[in-house]
Formats: sequence, structure tokens, C-alpha cells
Amino acid sequence: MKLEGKVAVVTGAASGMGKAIAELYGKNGAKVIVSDINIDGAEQVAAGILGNGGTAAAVKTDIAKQGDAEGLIDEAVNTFGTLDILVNNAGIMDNFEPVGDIEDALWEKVFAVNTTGVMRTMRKAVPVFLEKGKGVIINIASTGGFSGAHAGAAYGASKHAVVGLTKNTAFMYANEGIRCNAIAPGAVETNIGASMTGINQFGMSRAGLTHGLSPRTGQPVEIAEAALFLASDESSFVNGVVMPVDGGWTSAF
Ligand SMILES: NC(=O)C1=CN([C@@H]2O[C@H](COP(=O)(O)OP(=O)(O)OC[C@H]3O[C@@H](n4cnc5c(N)ncnc54)[C@H](O)[C@@H]3O)[C@@H](O)[C@H]2O)C=CC1
Ligand SMILES: CC(=O)C(C)=O
Repeated sequence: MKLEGKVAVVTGAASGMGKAIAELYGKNGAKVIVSDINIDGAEQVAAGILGNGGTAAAVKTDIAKQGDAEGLIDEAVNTFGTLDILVNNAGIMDNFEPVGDIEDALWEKVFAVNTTGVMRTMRKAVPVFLEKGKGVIINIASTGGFSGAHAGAAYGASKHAVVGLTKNTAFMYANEGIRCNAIAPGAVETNIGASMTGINQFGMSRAGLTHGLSPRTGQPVEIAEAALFLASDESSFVNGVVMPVDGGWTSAF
């Protein structure tokens, strides 16, 4: 019970890594706000946590919308009285486009979900954490947040931005009891492929050169275990890191 009594928001928690994180946090005593644009999926995850004796509530959130992203933090405080842990996990892929093939609409959508949504929940959570004198932020970035060769230009840029936002936040609030870290998963077996709408064959063939070096794919729970460590007091001196959880993929670079 590493998170007994803590209130956690997990975005994109209807599927994949977000679901695994929400479930593991629930098992460890956290009160979990299961947030997703897919409310049916979020409700199922919340029901599963409740069924296992935990505490959870589902909240429909389109993280790309300012009102939803900010309202999510209000909802957590209104429902469970406070906020201790924010996990920014919701994310979408691009279609592996190199910069020469990017369309503005896709660029803007990828940034709205993967980057701007992350900034907005953090901006809203920080005053709650400052008032308490503590709080934990975990951003699910990607190995594409420090490699140029794991997806398309928009996805890579959006995750590099999350890495920068994470490090800046860690440093800015380091004396205020707020810790901010990122996880950089490698290739994990989830439903993220469903967010692709028409793969750029050239871009995918270039990214595929490095994907071939990944020793194996991971399971969502293997990311969730890292997110549990970063949320718990066991990582009390860990701040501003971008932790690869990739089976050793990026040790090759
Ligand atoms: N699967 C992989 O190999 C990797 C994934 N990641 C990152 O991990 C995070 C989680 O992705 P996965 O679990 O793989 O994907 P997933 O597709 O299984 O889950 C993502 C969840 O985010 C939700 N979502 C999408 N757009 C949303 C929006 N506008 N508002 C709210 N929720 C929204 C989806 O409904 C879904 O439930 C993402 O940030 C992704 O970029 C990073 C590295 C590798
Ligand atoms: C989807 C993604 O971020 C990777 C690294 O595969």
C-alpha cells in the first residue's frame, strides 16, 4: 500500500499504460481519478478498481480542450478533497511523417494532446501542491522524447517538449516539495496504433531502422511499476529525471 490515502489523477486511463497505472495505484491504496476521452472505457477501469476494494471515479476529459484539462483538476479536488499525484499519460501518435510531409492540422492535434494538455493540467495542479507543500507529477513522455528516430517529427517534437517541461518544472519547484519526473517508455503493447490515420511509409521505414534494435516489447504493467515508484515516497530524492523504461533499447544509442 505505497500510496495509501493519496489522491491521483491519471489521464488517458481507459487503455494501455494509463489503465495499468490507474489499476496499480488503486491496488496501492490511492483514490484514483480515471480520466479519458473514452468515458465508457474509463468507467470500466474505475469499476474494476472499485471491484477490487479500491476507490476510483471516472471523468470524461478531452485533454486537448482547455476547459476539460483544467476542470479535471477541479473535479479531483471536489471529489476526493485534494490532489497528491498527477500522471499525464494521455497521448496520440502521428503517422511517422518527416517534417516535409507534416500537415498543420495533425501537428496541432498532436501538440494539443501530447504537450499543451500536459502543461495545462500541471499549471492547474501546481497551486494545489504549493498550498500543501508537496505533490508529485509524472509525465509519460517516450524514448521519442530524446531520440529523433522513434516516430514522426510531430510526435518526437511533442515528446521532446514534454521532457523540457518536466525538467523545468522539477527545477523551478524543487524547494517547494514538488517532484516532477518523466517516464520514457520504449515500445509497449497498447492500443496506441489506433490513433494513427494513414502511415507515412518513408517515415516509418526510417524509424523502423531503430525499432529493429528494441530487444522486446513491454507490457503496460512494466511502465506502471515505474510510475508507482516515482509516485511513492521511495523516490523522494528523485526529481527531474527522464527514466527510460525500454528493456535496454536506448542503451544502444
Ligand atoms: N505504446 C507505446 O509504445 C508508447 C507509448 N508512449 C506514450 O504512452 C502514453 C500512453 O499511451 P498508450 O498506453 O500506448 O496508448 P493507448 O492508446 O492504449 O492509451 C491512450 C489513452 O489516451 C486516451 N486519449 C487519447 N486522446 C485523448 C484526449 N484528447 N483526451 C483524453 N484522453 C485521450 C485514449 O482514449 C486512450 O485511452 C502516451 O502518451 C504515448 O505517447 C510512449 C512511448 C511508447
Ligand atoms: C510510440 C512511441 O512512443 C514509441 C517510442 O514507440
